[in-house]
Amino acid sequence: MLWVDKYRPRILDKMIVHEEVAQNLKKLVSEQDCPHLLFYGPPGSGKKTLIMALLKEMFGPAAEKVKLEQKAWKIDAGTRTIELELAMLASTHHVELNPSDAGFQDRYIVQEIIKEMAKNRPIDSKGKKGFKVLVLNEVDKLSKEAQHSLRRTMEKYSASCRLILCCSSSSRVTEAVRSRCLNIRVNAPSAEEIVKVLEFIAKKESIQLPPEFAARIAVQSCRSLRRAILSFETCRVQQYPFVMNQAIPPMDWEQYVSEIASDIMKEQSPKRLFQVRGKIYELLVNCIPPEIILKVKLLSELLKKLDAELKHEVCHWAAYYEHRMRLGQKAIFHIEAFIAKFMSIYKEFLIATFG
Ligand SMILES: Nc1ncnc2c1ncn2[C@@H]1O[C@H](COP(=O)(O)OP(=O)(O)OP(=O)(O)O)[C@@H](O)[C@H]1O
Repeated sequence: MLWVDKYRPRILDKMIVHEEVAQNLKKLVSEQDCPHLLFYGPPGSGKKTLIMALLKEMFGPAAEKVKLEQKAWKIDAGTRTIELELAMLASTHHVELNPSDAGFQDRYIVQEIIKEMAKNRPIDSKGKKGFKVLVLNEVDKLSKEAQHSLRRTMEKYSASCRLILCCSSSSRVTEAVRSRCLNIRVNAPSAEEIVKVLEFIAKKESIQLPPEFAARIAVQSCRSLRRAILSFETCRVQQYPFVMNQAIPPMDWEQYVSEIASDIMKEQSPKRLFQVRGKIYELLVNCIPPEIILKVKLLSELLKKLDAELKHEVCHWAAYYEHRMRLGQKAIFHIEAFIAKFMSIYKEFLIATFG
């Protein structure tokens, strides 16, 4: 098991970071009146860990007994029947899924699943009808229609189910949904907090971790706990005992994006665009989120190599295609369009400068 999973705190009392949030969640559960919740914060900050521990606090060890189901839905949408298949994790008390995986049909999934859960209310320990918890991931990626339908269904079935929504950016969640939830911000942990987690893991694994090395991993992780723990484990595999100036390798996919950026800078032609497309596909099938590829990594790699004169224009087009990517369905089209645009701008610049 990877350390990120092995050392994920299972209960609210064992949180190494976000202790205060964890204690507030504990109070919420003890008051027996848990509202709908919206967890938001950057990737790798610890949202999922808090949600899992919260479920455990609510339902005990039963919340951890989950099974993965590939559920097929047949939804009656007036004139036609929509058939959808979606993976979900379910325990007797909760269901977790990623409704934005249903693409533009996400609103049907949102409506249908809440209705179905409301029908199957569990009985609580006192013999009364309890409530089920529905965990929806990446709600910021839901279409506006799906978010409206989420709001309606949330109100209608609030007695029978509680929603736990999770996302990176709360500004992409409609005000109507946000205002019906208790918003919980999960900040990116500071470098000191990350070091604390790394030291905890080192102790458990009986590893000597020099403080300066831990600090370097924390800084290089860009305040993502997941990234820091993964890097730490990679370094442990590559060389142990750690040495003073040991390199912290970038993630494989990051290395790959750097290579793509170099490919684009070396040649701007339809043939090269076609080759790069294959590489982008490879990243996407390995579940690297398209917006991370485009905005966070590819753009920053290109900017590093680019003449100052072009930076502004390239940033503008990256934002333009990122926006289109959010509106559209197939991310590859928009990433490829950005690369083609970049190639044309860069080639024009080279011709104008060097002839
Ligand atoms: N409070 C915590 N104390 C110690 N370690 C933690 C804590 N929260 C998270 N971690 C570690 O960080 C890793 C990443 O956390 P988590 O998966 O909860 O992040 P996330 O915000 O849900 O990320 P994403 O949005 O990318 O899914 C966990 O696997 C766990 O090992």
